[in-house]
Amino acid sequence: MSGPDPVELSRWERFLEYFLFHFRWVVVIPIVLPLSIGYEVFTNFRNFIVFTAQSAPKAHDRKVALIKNQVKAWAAGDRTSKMCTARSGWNTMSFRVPLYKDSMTKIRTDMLIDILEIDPIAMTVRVEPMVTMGQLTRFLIPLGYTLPIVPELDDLTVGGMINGCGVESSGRKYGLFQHICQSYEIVTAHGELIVATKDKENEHQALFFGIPWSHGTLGLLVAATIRIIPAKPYVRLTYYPCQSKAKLLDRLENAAKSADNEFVEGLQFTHDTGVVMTGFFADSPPVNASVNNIGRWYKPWFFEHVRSICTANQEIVEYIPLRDYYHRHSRSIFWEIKDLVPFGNHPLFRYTLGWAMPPKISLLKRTTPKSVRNIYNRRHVLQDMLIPFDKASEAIDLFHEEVEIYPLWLCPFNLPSSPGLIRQRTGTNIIYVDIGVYGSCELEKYHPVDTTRKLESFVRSVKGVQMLYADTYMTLPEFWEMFDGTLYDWLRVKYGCKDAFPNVYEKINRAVRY
Ligand SMILES: Cc1cc2nc3c(=O)[nH]c(=O)nc-3n(C[C@H](O)[C@H](O)[C@H](O)COP(=O)(O)OP(=O)(O)OC[C@H]3O[C@@H](n4cnc5c(N)ncnc54)[C@H](O)[C@@H]3O)c2cc1C
Ligand SMILES: NC(=O)C1=CN([C@@H]2O[C@H](COP(=O)(O)OP(=O)(O)OC[C@H]3O[C@@H](n4cnc5c(N)ncnc54)[C@H](OP(=O)(O)O)[C@@H]3O)[C@@H](O)[C@H]2O)C=CC1
Ligand SMILES: CC(C)=CCC[C@@H](C)[C@H]1CC[C@H]2C3=C(CC[C@]12C)[C@@]1(C)CC[C@H](O)C[C@@H]1CC3
Repeated sequence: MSGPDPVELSRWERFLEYFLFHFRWVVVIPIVLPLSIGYEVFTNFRNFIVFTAQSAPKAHDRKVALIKNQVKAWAAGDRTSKMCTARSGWNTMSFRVPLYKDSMTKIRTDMLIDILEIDPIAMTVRVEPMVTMGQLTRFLIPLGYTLPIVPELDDLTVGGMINGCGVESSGRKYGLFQHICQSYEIVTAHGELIVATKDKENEHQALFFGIPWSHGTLGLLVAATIRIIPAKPYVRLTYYPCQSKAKLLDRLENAAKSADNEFVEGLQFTHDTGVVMTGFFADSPPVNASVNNIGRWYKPWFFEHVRSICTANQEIVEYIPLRDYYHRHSRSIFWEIKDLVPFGNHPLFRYTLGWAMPPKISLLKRTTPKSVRNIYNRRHVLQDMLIPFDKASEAIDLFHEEVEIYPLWLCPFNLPSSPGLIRQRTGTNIIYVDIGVYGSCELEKYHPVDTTRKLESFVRSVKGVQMLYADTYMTLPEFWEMFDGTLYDWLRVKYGCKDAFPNVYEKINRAVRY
């Protein structure tokens, strides 16, 4: 099993690591922040021009033809290497850089960055896979629409949400990102364009169920049609502080099961304290209501705001502008930002430089020095485990015992029974909860491989799944115990994927990621 080597470090090396980790802001503030702003300005300007000129729908067919040609050229070749997207590893929204790309034929899909059309009758939006969540909310909300599920980090892409997994606080109502999709346009291993929908009449219906979680191993996604719903300008959010784990989970479960709530999320701050938040869309706030523009640059980090409500132990209601709500964890990259800019929540910093935050995740990834990466490898946990809700209490106890990292992100969602890589074939919907653990583990006994394997083993035992952007140390048989390969294996044969794309395990296991 691969993993970080237990290297003995000299005192000097330890000091250097400590210094680079704790003073990362010396590089982040003067270099990464300005670069992030430049990049943001450039992409927004480009999107504006493309949208104004309405060039995207016309250009799409040309871009697809280009991708088909690349695949056909691969098919006509010696087929000694397999295909993957050419998206550079440091651009992706996971801590790891994929090594498998080095030896594969890279198919350029990076030009697929446009929103193609919006259909207000069918209530759908058709987009290319490199479109980001930030781009979609910026486009849809002013038109009075939104995606039913908006995974919160601005730079997450539609392609990643579909071929990987996307989860958000509206999951109690809509499921995972894959469940709000209506069709996928795929370039197959033979270089043909096909459209897979969930309709029985569609000849590629099975592929529609197979694509989510398949990580680009069944074909190349070139567009997706996704449901949209009407949006209102605010979210009315109620915060319920809870002073015991039992109360927290009880409240979270009831909130997740209540049809009144559009949004349900929990943040757990210690083993016994946390806050459950429930929300629904709202028009303009009533007079005297508390309005909190949490996305503004001078506002405290969202998780710190919630922590203060937990400490005050008082139920409160706030009206939050919709886009601010969706991207509430963006400014603080959940709570990861405190390792990068420790004083970033200080009012002095927020009022002077807060407007420039957050640094772009891809640029942070690009500029992570080796010694800082070593610290992350040894101590940092980035995991999302999707667990049936009735096993959440046990899971939290295990996380507490093994890593004791807080806050924990608790995001309930509905998992319908359907074919595909996730094994949920009970015939009924089940409420799951995503337990997100992001932070440094201070426990002496923590070992990146052994501890993660322990957590993975528990998750398998309760019929849960691990999100695959994270480090996974499962063996191949363990992986197929967690995921369901029946439909997938058949699709790999049917669509000629076996020598065209790697198997999903060959893309996600720890050994192929740096
Ligand atoms: C839509 C679809 C079509 C498939 N077509 C074939 C095929 O033609 N040949 C093949 O070898 N494997 C096919 N498979 C793969 C097949 O599901 C797996 O190979 C596995 O055997 C499924 O067994 P299961 O009992 O677990 O069914 P599940 O995968 O649990 O079935 C889940 C759902 O898919 C539906 N379903 C399953 N198989 C089919 C089917 N053939 N046609 C329509 N709906 C189906 C079921 O009615 C059920 O609603 C298909 C899968 C799906 C989802
Ligand atoms: N709230 C949430 O749900 C969050 C989710 N995440 C995780 O982050 C990841 C998303 O990151 P992101 O940077 O957007 O995506 P990535 O570029 O990391 O893509 C994820 C996988 O999807 C494949 N893929 C992407 N686009 C296509 C395409 N057009 N055709 C075929 N395959 C494709 C990639 O294949 P290839 O390797 O060939 O490029 C890769 O295996 C997801 O896995 C998600 O689970 C992270 C943070 C929050
Ligand atoms: C909500 C879900 C399902 C997942 C959230 C995961 C994120 C918290 C991580 C995904 C990629 C991570 C990276 C970092 C922090 C945590 C994530 C955003 C870094 C910014 C940490 C500092 C490093 O130098 C670069 C990392 C890039 C990836």
